[in-house]
Amino acid sequence: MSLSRIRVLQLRNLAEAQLEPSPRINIILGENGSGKTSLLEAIHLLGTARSFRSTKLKPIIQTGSTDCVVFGELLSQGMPHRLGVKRTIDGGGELKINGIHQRSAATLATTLPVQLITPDSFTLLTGGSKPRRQFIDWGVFHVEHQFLGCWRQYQSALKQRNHLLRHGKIDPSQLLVWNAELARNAEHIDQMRQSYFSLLAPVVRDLVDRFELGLEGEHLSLSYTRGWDAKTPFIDQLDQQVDRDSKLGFTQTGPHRADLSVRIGRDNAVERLSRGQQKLLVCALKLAQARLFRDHSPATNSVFLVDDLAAELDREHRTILCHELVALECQVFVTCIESDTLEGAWPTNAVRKMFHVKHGNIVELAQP
Ligand SMILES: Nc1ncnc2c1ncn2[C@@H]1O[C@H](COP(=O)(O)OP(=O)(O)OP(=O)(O)O)[C@@H](O)[C@H]1O
Repeated sequence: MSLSRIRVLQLRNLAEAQLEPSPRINIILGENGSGKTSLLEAIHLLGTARSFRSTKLKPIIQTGSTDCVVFGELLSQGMPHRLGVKRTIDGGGELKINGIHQRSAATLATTLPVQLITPDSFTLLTGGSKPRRQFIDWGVFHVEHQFLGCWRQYQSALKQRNHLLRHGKIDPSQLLVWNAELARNAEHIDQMRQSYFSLLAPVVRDLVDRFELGLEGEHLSLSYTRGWDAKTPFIDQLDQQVDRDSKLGFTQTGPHRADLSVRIGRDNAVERLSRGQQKLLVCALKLAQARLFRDHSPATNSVFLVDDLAAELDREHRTILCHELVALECQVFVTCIESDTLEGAWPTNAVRKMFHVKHGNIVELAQP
């Protein structure tokens, strides 16, 4: 699966831009502020209906416009698909696949599964647990069809339970209903995450070895914590913690508190790794997900968006990363300020196109 045509209207400085990318490697070159990241943002919008730089829509819509639009044509199993995302300044918009309105972005995500690596991606390791849960859930969502429904039911029950906890006298029979609903979905979510994690961890370790992180023989280990005490059934824990939960006004444990941790020897990996090593570790996590997804759905495959691939990486590690991206046989968009930064980093037979961005205009360059 790959995008064969992209058209962007009124997104940041991309007033009207289009390109016909390579099904494999696409190198997007341009000076600071030319519009490279905005192009990646447009592709991300097409796959998720969201920006990765702003939770608000106003900053991404071109100044003076009231909406931005991204169209994409993609080939999946030889069949063409047309995707369209329009976002308006008031928070609304339209999502379409083959001309048909989509009620949720989930169908975009299954049609165009995007993986993102930016210079800020180290925050996956250094920040709070939410992005790590989202990371693992991206993987589970793409391989377990029941996950999304289960997660939505859990979220809805959690909202109801928290509402009950916050507002006045608790009706025990109602609480029982929400506890049962939460527990049923929590166990299922946890099972799906656990089995996904058991497949993911060895692939991450393999990639970390290939990335030559320089751990000097120390063992890198990944662990998943489910978000509640593993020794007690979740339903019993919910019953036991009612008083504490109502004092705080929310449910303190559950799969919404799950986390992923990476350790080197006994230490949290973040405390031991340089910024460049952290970037490589994040790349290993994302590439591992893409590998599992490719093995699960070879016809779909991920689209990788790598903003400023060279940032923080020396030539040797850039080369290893480029080779691993090519080995995935998926479509890749990488941005770079100067062309010579990635010269020699790609395998010589890698299929690739280069584009130059200037003041929001995108032009294809002659084949490298
Ligand atoms: N809402 C907007 N309307 C118009 N222009 C915008 C808007 N938001 C940002 N811009 C401009 O769009 C341009 C493109 O920004 P972008 O982040 O894509 O650049 P870039 O090529 O990735 O740069 P760098 O290499 O510095 O990261 C910038 O000049 C920015 O000032």
